Amino acid sequence: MARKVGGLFADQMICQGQFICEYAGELLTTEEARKQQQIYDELASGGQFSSALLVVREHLPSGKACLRINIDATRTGNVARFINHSCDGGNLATVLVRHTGSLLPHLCFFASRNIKEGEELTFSYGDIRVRSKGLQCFCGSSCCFGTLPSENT
Ligand SMILES: C[S@@+](CC[C@H](N)C(=O)[O-])C[C@H]1O[C@@H](n2cnc3c(N)ncnc32)[C@H](O)[C@@H]1O
Repeated sequence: MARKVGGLFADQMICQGQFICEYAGELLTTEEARKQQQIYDELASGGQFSSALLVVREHLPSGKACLRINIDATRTGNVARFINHSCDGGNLATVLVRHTGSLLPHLCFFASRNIKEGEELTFSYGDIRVRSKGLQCFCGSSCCFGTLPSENT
């Protein structure tokens, strides 16, 4: 993409710690996620396409990953799929919330600070930038890395 588009904006003041929404989408296996990511990369190289496939990892205290969830909101999702990335970490924190009876945890957004009405809601897509053709980042923060976090899923 030539510049950052879309985005989700606060329609009222939001207090630190307030629940914002869940990141909803299709739950994919890792194999499915890898295939989809290849398709999305090809579409994105032609411009005018933005995917919303999020890979979430949970880690043990040792640092070892113990759970991986692939949530694809590209075709089916909710308002969370419009939240853009910011290299400064943004104003949202992601939390894995567990409900009794639910097999997998839900990825939820909470305000990490007070947010003014009209401010864009953003979070960090992660800190992995290993793909050679990463998309250019337009978050505009003073610590912008220049490329959107992405990895070979
Ligand atoms: C979950 S969607 C976010 C909403 C998207 N901007 C839209 O309008 O549909 C993720 C996609 O948005 C774009 N995006 C998000 N944050 C960005 C940023 N800081 N700079 C450039 N593009 C960004 C990228 O195309 C990325 O693949």
